[in-house]
Amino acid sequence: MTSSTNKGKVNPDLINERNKCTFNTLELTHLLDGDEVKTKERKSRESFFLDDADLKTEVPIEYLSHKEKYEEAVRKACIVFRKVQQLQNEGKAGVDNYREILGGQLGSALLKDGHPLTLHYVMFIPTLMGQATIQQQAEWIQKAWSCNIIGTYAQTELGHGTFIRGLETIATYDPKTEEFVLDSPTLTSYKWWPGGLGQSANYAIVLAQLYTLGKCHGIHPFIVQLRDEETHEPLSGIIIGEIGCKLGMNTTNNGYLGFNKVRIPRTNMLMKNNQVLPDGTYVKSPSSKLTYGTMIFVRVVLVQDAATYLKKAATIATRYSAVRHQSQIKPNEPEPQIIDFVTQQHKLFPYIATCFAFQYSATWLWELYNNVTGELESGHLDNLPELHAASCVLKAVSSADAALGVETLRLACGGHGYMTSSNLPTTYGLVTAMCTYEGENTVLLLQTARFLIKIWQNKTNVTNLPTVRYLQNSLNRNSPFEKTVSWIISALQQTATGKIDLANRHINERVKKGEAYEDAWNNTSIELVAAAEIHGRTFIVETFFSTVQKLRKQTSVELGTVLSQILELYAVYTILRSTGDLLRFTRTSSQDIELLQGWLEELLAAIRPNAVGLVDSFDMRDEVLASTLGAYDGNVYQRLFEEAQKSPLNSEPVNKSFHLYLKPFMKSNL
Ligand SMILES: CCCCCCCCCCCCCC(=O)SCCNC(=O)CCNC(=O)[C@H](O)C(C)(C)COP(=O)(O)OP(=O)(O)OC[C@H]1O[C@@H](n2cnc3c(N)ncnc32)[C@H](O)[C@@H]1OP(=O)(O)O
Ligand SMILES: Cc1cc2nc3c(=O)[nH]c(=O)nc-3n(C[C@H](O)[C@H](O)[C@H](O)COP(=O)(O)OP(=O)(O)OC[C@H]3O[C@@H](n4cnc5c(N)ncnc54)[C@H](O)[C@@H]3O)c2cc1C
Repeated sequence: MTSSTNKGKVNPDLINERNKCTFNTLELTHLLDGDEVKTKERKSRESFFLDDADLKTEVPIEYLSHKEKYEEAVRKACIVFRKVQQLQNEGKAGVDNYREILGGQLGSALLKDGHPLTLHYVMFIPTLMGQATIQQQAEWIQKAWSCNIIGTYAQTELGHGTFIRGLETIATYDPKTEEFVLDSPTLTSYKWWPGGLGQSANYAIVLAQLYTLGKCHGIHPFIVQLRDEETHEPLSGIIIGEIGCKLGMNTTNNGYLGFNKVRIPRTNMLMKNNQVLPDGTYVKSPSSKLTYGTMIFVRVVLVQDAATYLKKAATIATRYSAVRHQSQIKPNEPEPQIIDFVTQQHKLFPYIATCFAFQYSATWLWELYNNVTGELESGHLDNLPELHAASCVLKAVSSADAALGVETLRLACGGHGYMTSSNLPTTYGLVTAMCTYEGENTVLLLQTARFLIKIWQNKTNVTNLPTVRYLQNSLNRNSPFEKTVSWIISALQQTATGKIDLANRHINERVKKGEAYEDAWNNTSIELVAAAEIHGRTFIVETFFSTVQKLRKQTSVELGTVLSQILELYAVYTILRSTGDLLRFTRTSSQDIELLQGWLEELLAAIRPNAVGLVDSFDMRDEVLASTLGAYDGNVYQRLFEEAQKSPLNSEPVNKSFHLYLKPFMKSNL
């Protein structure tokens, strides 16, 4: 394993752990990357960025002011983008690689607290590609790819983020001049949140209510110039700025934006789906939801990003748990490695397994996305609802579990996990944001629930819908407990079906009592969210299972065994999270729950010798981990001490506040 970039002496506990490992970690690294060639390519991309001296920051960014952090982030962001262009030109980076370059792997190593230009690649260009006509693409795409213009995606407003039909920004068509007039009629209509909007972007895709010939047609995307291309001064009628400090992502330059009667040409409305003709006639697309396409794309890629952040936190906490000694298990024995406490294993190992589970679901979802968008291009919309429902639930479950996972793994590192230098607090700030952006998680779960209930009510034929196929026959499955993942999947499916059926019954009962359907929906929404959540978790276990079945045909026996163990652990852990529901919706007995608990404990013990090997296989360079606790060599205490020396407070023996305040205060108390 060559993860280490710090060639210090490796901590003996980690040497010992690595010697104990029963499988070849490199084999697993290749499997996770795809194959050996892909590992090499990834490593070469990592070196290309991480070995560049210009991309290093001397002072830890935490010690910089808000303004300095931003300026340093833009400096680096430009170098990163230039390098991305170089890779593109050499054919060494495609769309897939952006996830790594901008997301939790390389992205968070290069710009620890967020990239001010991410939205350009993640939403501005994808919206042009998905929603602009061929002519519009000819005008804008090249400029955007070559970064002659920098864009963002301005949808959310001060007053509305979730309910996008309620957005208040107005674009009124003026047939006399063949222009749209953009206006922000209220304070709540100001755009609020778009990444890079504050001081970085000079263009934006703006979502606004379209009015033509006196009629409102709902929200539509417009490409709008915000700043002069030379001076970067805001254009006339554009009110723009940054929204201020946040829990995390403090270098993403989230901004606000208001319009005071700003005129843009008719051709700046993105018209691949809907059109406004020169005389103001509105031409409608086959589905109003095609405007929401960029959001689907981002939800899809976020599932992989959630897995990546979790890998990072799992690597840090597992290595730390192997070198940290504390307390005693038996009197008079040496202090054990904290990883030997079973409660500690319970904090770490299920999240190691979750990294695999999310990665496999992310791969599945990416394929579905590519297939369905291909179909949309040829006018087939049939599979869009399933893609929407699957991307909503997988984004919601993966971001929620990754956030909980990072926090659990931080707690697993005790006091040192609270240090910024562990990189766990910053990682949490990045991951918890995912639960809100690109669709707040509860709202997304309700979207999936809407799909599930519709299928259930209409008795839709589900044979061609992979995520819901199980609904056909799982309500009455009552197979007795078996110690297999297949049994767990079947029990989870039965539970999910039971919960969907119950929520549906409660809606119907409420409607029968006279409630409007919408009120009945709202009053049943706690159950609906829970049903969608278990449906999502069931699908993740199922996908993990089918992936491991396929992979085992190509792996060594040793690796195959470990993959099966982590699959089992993820499955058992997941079902034990729903013990109450299992007892309600299946024939599982409390005795079976005891058996599941015993199985969980067996698996923790089986995985224990391979825990460090598993996280080593994630092959995260020390620069990616950026953590005093997680480095390959395990020299935790030296690193903590060295990092503390970087505090500006340690640059002088006596701080001036002593003379100014402390001393007068102390003396006056004499
Ligand atoms: C490369 C990457 C690296 C990683 C770096 C990452 C950094 C990322 C940085 C990112 C920074 C963050 C950037 C940001 O944050 S950008 C801002 C993101 N904002 C949001 O995500 C807003 C969330 N809200 C919505 O999406 C909608 O308003 C919802 C969906 C809630 C309701 O909407 P609406 O009120 O209109 O709908 P309805 O409820 O009446 O339902 C009506 C029908 O429509 C169907 N429907 C709804 N939606 C879709 C859809 N999408 N495709 C297909 N169909 C859809 C629905 O099933 C229903 O169908 P039916 O039942 O009638 O048949
Ligand atoms: C870090 C970050 C970056 C962002 N970047 C961008 C960007 O680049 N571009 C952009 O346009 N936007 C961006 N956003 C905005 C983001 O997409 C929204 O914040 C998000 O969609 C949630 O909307 P909201 O803030 O209006 O929350 P709200 O909808 O007000 O949510 C508040 C609460 O109300 C509940 N709620 C709302 N509606 C319902 C409902 N129908 N049923 C049940 N409960 C409901 C929610 O569950 C939640 O508990 C960003 C946000 C963050 C945090």
